[in-house]
Amino acid sequence: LKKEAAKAAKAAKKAEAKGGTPAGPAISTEPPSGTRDFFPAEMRTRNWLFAKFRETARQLAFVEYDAPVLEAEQLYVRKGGEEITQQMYNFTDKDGKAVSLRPEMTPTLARMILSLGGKVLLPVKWFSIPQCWRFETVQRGRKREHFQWNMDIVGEASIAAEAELLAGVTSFFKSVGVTSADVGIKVNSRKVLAAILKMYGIDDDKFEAVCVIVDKLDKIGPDETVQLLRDAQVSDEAARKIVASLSLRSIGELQELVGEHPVAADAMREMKELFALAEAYGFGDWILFDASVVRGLAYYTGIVFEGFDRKGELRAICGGGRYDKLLSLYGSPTVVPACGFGFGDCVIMELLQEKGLLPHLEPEVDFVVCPFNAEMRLHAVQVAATLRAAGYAVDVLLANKRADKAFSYADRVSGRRMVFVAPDEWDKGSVRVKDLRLERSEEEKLADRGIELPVAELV
Ligand SMILES: OCc1cccc(Br)n1
Repeated sequence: LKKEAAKAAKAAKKAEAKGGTPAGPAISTEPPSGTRDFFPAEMRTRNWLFAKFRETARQLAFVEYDAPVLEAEQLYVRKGGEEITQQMYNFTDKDGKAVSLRPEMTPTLARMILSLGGKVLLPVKWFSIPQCWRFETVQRGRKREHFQWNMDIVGEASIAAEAELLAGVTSFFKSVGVTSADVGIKVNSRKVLAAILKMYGIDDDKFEAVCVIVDKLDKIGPDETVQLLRDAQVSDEAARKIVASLSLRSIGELQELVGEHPVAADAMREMKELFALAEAYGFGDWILFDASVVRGLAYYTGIVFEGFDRKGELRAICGGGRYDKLLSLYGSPTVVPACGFGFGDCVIMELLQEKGLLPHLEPEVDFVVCPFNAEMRLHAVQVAATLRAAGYAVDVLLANKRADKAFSYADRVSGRRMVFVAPDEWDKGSVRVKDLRLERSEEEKLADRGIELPVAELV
């Protein structure tokens, strides 16, 4: 016990000398609540995932854009009562401006398109991978940030646009080894809800609030959903009809329920066309009609869709839909049709982990250059510069190390080959190169003298 106490006292003294406290370092080493650090290993995986997003976007001829993470709070003020706008990471800045970290990217996209006025040739197909934020209570312990791949088509009113987006979603899944046996995409149209509201004479201005309420059905159940609709001044009969419509399992059943109402007929036609296009694209086995999908964003006006894991263990993987009125809401003088999806980085990572589809990624160092001693450092960095100029990834040992220490360093940085720069070889214009990827014991590695190569032949 005495020994332990002396050790603790020594550690406390050492920490205090560094300005820390006996308990630990001077600062918290944790990132802010609800946020993540990406250390090099995690960053390699994130870069791999984003490269897959970008490759899919490239194949579908989408172009990348970006914008500040900070936006005017008014961009997100909507009357639908959505969770996403109620959890804004907003504040008043030192100019007294009401601003917010963006909770989603679509409003920013709409703002950027509007900023171009009539100068932008439509349709545009834009994508981005923004970090998005919400102010979640610490108690709920959920993340406050995530990265969300956004793909949007602005300026196309036909269902061809939604089909392209779904082609993007399914192409991405295939590119990471996820199959239609693992994941499905539920498709519905909010136009059915719009038709029911019209059938019951419910004012259009209740549409967004009704959609946000109906999106809660899975969590709160039919009775509470009916009650919330009643609270939103929807008649009992209409509320029950709405909730009943959500349990329909086929477009045919829907046809019976909403009859030949023109808005509903439009929804049916679009969905049938979408399913036909899906077959033609080759992703028909990925999508299914599901009348209960409405998504939680108030601004969707037509087709909505949601990627889900068929085991039913995870939250929605991605989601999207058509939002034909958003640009008008932001002041566009003309109706600008648009649709898009968001694809978060968290749930997909859980799915890939569970399916064993995450690649093992190591740093890629082509050469580790090791000076034999202090005098050889000048020549070693010359060799490194030559190799780097030829495009290789080259590490140079910063401290002069014995061969065995140099090998363990090269292993740690995943070096492919070691280049020893030593006097005897250098006098002959050569260096000694060892291949580090051969399966050998430590002793064999040390014993292996490698091959002597003229420096000029290295590149
Ligand atoms: O998907 C809703 C959302 C928005 C911002 C940040 C996070 Br984490 N999640």
